[in-house]
Amino acid sequence: MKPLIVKVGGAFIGDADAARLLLDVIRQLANKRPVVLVHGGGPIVEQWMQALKLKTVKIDGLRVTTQEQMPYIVGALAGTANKQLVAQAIAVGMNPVGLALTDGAMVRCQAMDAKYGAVGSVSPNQATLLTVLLSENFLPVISSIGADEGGNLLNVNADQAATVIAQLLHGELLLLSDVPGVLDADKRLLAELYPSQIARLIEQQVIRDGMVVKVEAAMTAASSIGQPVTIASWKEPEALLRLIDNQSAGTRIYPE
Ligand SMILES: Nc1ncnc2c1ncn2[C@@H]1O[C@H](COP(=O)(O)OP(=O)(O)O)[C@@H](O)[C@H]1O
Ligand SMILES: CC(=O)N[C@@H](CCC(=O)OP(=O)(O)O)C(=O)O
Repeated sequence: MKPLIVKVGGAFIGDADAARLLLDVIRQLANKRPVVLVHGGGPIVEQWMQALKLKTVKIDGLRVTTQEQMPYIVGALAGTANKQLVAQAIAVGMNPVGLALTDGAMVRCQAMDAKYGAVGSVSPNQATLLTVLLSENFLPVISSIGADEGGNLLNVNADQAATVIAQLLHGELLLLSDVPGVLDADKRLLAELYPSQIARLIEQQVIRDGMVVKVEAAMTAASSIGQPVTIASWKEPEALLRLIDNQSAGTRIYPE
């Protein structure tokens, strides 16, 4: 059966109650099919930056990452956020393994445009590590820190990280955020979206900020895996259960 790649982001990391409820659903899912968890942690990065009195800005929904900030961003995402999720997965009875994009040569990573600083773009490379872990019923928990061929660490947007893992494993992708899905100008949930509609909504600035990166990552994944990608909320784990029964939840992003 196709692996399911679930990405959680935003304030999910640090919300112990939400994490317990969702991870319990993921445990039930993982009994039926292979599951990989990919996570972000933007709000944790923000907290660390404030505590250190370092300022960050985002361009096109991506955090401009300076060399000075990099050790703290790696610590926040590959350290605190990753190990917190691993600990919470243990607490619901799963057998997680905490990883980053750096591990097992799973992806190729290179710096994007210099205007973003140490921010990486990724492409799929080698699935061996993940397939071995999945075959032994481990739950891979992957943070979005990568490294280039010269051995430099890079900060990767976590929606893009989840997309590359879905491409690598030819799996289905579920992007869970703090909103029910993609909303229209009147804040109503859009159940289905095609690339041409998405382009219009971005142009009209109805889709903004981090949601632009998310829908673009979803479109990339949908066209390369050849099936729709769902954007839904981690606040409604029951929606995840509906998805298992092939009922709809959140917004389904269709390939062209
Ligand atoms: N049209 C839209 N529909 C839903 N959310 C949107 C939209 N446009 C912008 N957003 C913003 O995008 C955010 C989700 O993106 P992001 O913060 O990057 O999520 P995450 O951290 O979960 O990856 C929402 O909380 C919302 O503020
Ligand atoms: C380059 C870039 O923007 N990296 C992100 C990585 C974490 C992330 O994407 O977290 P969410 O999924 O919670 O937004 C960042 O530094 O915030």
